[in-house]
Amino acid sequence: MNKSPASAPTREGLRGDRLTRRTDGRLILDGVGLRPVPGGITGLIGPNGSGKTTLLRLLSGVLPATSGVVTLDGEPLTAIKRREIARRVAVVEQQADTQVELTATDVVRLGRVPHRRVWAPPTARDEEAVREALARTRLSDRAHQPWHTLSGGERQRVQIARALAQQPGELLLDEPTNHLDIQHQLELLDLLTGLGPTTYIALHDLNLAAAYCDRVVVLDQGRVVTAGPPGEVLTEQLIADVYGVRATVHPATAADPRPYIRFLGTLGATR
Ligand SMILES: Nc1ncnc2c1ncn2[C@@H]1O[C@H](COP(=O)(O)OP(=O)(O)OP(=O)(O)O)[C@@H](O)[C@H]1O
Repeated sequence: MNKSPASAPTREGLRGDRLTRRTDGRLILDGVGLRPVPGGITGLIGPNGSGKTTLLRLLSGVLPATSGVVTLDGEPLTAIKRREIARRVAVVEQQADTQVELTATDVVRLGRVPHRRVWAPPTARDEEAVREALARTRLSDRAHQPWHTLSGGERQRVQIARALAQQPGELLLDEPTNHLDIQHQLELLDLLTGLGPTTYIALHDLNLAAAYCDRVVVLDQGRVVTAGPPGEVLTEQLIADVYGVRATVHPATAADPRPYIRFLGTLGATR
């Protein structure tokens, strides 16, 4: 059968062009451009207040850009229905909380809501997606525990399970390793690797970014300073310029393609 390339679906994922966000007269994001790594992980890194969370909110459509455009598979986000975005884009925020009495499973089930008709009960497929997400985040034995009794790290993993149950094409995570011990940090990032969705992840830990991201975008004061593979971007000079910190970077090798950063101290007044 003759299948013309024009009929092939566009899978560009979430993309940002010249994104600017102004709040109360302050420029928080200034002309940010962002292109995804399809099926891969893009790390958003940068000092506190550099604009990572704001950028993720623009990408999820929660906040409007003051100027510039976010597109999902080539279509402006503003032209796509909220419910459709909810089906395709999953978000794990920094401090997700829930006020009502829910179990871990109830929270994960929320990930299926955009896939269901209003008021329709969960289908067998919904329940399977929930079970699988709990298993992948190693939470099966916490399934019936009330949310408010879970530890900080367990709550974080429940939020990630909710996002996985959503079976999204795009995944946005805001510092998801914050509450996790080292084992669960590594497990989470291993899980995200090769998961399927095109992922943007805000991360503070530069070594985790170096180890797990296909590409990193460095933000400083609302602007993109540089972007590219971690081995090219995370240099001693960049860390000095952006973070004001002295570091040695052990470069990537053929045997280990991940650069390793050792922090030596702040540059302080000598910067
Ligand atoms: N609603 C708002 N009103 C005023 N300023 C805001 C608002 N939201 C964010 N900002 C400011 O915008 C800047 C960027 O904030 P943002 O949370 O995006 O940074 P971040 O890189 O995620 O920071 P962190 O690493 O500390 O989480 C900060 O200086 C913040 O104070």
